[in-house]
Amino acid sequence: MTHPRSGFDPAASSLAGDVAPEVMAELLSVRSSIDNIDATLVYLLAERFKATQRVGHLKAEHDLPAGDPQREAAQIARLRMLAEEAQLDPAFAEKFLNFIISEVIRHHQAISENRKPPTGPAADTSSTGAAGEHGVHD
Ligand SMILES: O=C(O)C(=O)C[C@]1(C(=O)O)C=C[C@@H](O)C=C1
Repeated sequence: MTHPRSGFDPAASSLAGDVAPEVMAELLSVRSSIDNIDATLVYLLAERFKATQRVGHLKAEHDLPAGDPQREAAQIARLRMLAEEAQLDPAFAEKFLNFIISEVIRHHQAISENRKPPTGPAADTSSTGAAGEHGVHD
């Protein structure tokens, strides 16, 4: 059944017709767990980005660099250890963290750029009397 609000059809599959009904039933049952896990991943990531957004503003306010390589090295070493404990491929855990962190660093840089007073001829507001805008946050 398609979910009325999201339009998501948990039974959507290119395999229908090629699979015995009992195999399909088992597949759909496992997929329902996968859907719950994916939903929590989205919420977890949203929460992580909310936290890193605060870090981004803090760093921009205090003119701190977006990246912190020593912190990243410590995070990666820890996550690799946790991954091994959890029987997750540590190389995958490292790649995944690096992927997220590179996005966070892009966000930090955007926050910092948006705070900077504009420069160059287009930024000359003296003729319009407009006040130079500071502190524009995303
Ligand atoms: O903790 C920080 O300083 C952050 O900016 C957050 C974060 C992360 O996403 O965990 C991102 C960039 C840094 O290089 C280190 C860690």
